[in-house]
Amino acid sequence: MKISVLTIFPEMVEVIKKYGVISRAVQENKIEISIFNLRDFTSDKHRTVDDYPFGGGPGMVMKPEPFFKFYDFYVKTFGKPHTILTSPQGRTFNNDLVKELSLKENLLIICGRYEGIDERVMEIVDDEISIGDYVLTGGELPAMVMIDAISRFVPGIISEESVIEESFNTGLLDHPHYTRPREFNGKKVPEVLLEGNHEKIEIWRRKMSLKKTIQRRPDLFLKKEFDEVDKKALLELFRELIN
Ligand SMILES: Nc1nonc1C(=O)N[C@H]1C[C@@H]1c1ccc(S(N)(=O)=O)cc1
Repeated sequence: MKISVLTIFPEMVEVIKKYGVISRAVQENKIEISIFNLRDFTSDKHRTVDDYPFGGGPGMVMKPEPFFKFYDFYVKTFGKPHTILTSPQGRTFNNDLVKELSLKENLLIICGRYEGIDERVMEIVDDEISIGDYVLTGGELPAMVMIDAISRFVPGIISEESVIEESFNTGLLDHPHYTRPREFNGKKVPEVLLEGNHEKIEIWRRKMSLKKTIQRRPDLFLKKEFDEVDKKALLELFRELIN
């Protein structure tokens, strides 16, 4: 999978290739991340990417020409991508969208800045996506969030078991995790995790996930289709409530 980013701050986005799981995935050629500087596609000596808005108003607007010059270069060099614009006006980035985008072979993420981008650039945009209902100073952090989340779904980057178990794939929030020492600051690791009974551990973890989801994200709980483990866990939760 190739993920490309078009930005006026390439150094900001380059960082994502240097650390952790994403760095290893790039080194193992599981994903290719290319970052392009929009200013390299300007035609004036000042490498201008913005101008005053027609009709007046605050701030500056990103000029259309550099985007089209880049896009022509990109399509000729790498083929036609699925092009995303990060923006508060987009559809909300969530797990379903992560899975959908992780299946694309050639993804291009355009990072907005300033007051916005000239509307004619939307001609090359397939998808406008927002990482949340708030306004940032730039689209680079949203692009990095998307790269991180999407890369996790590319085969071979995260273990199949982890992806299957994780929140939003199970439809529940995650259960608590513990490691050594068995007691820390007077707090002990739950006994059930030390007994080696895998069925009991699975039920306990699912109980904790169900409890946390009911408390914090009842919307997720109400959408959930319950499997056999869910039902056993819910039964134990109800019994604890009743007794
Ligand atoms: N949230 C987000 N999810 O992805 N990108 C997000 C984001 O805030 N990007 C901002 C830099 C760009 C931007 C675009 C448009 C406007 S405007 N004039 O429409 O208010 C303001 C800011």
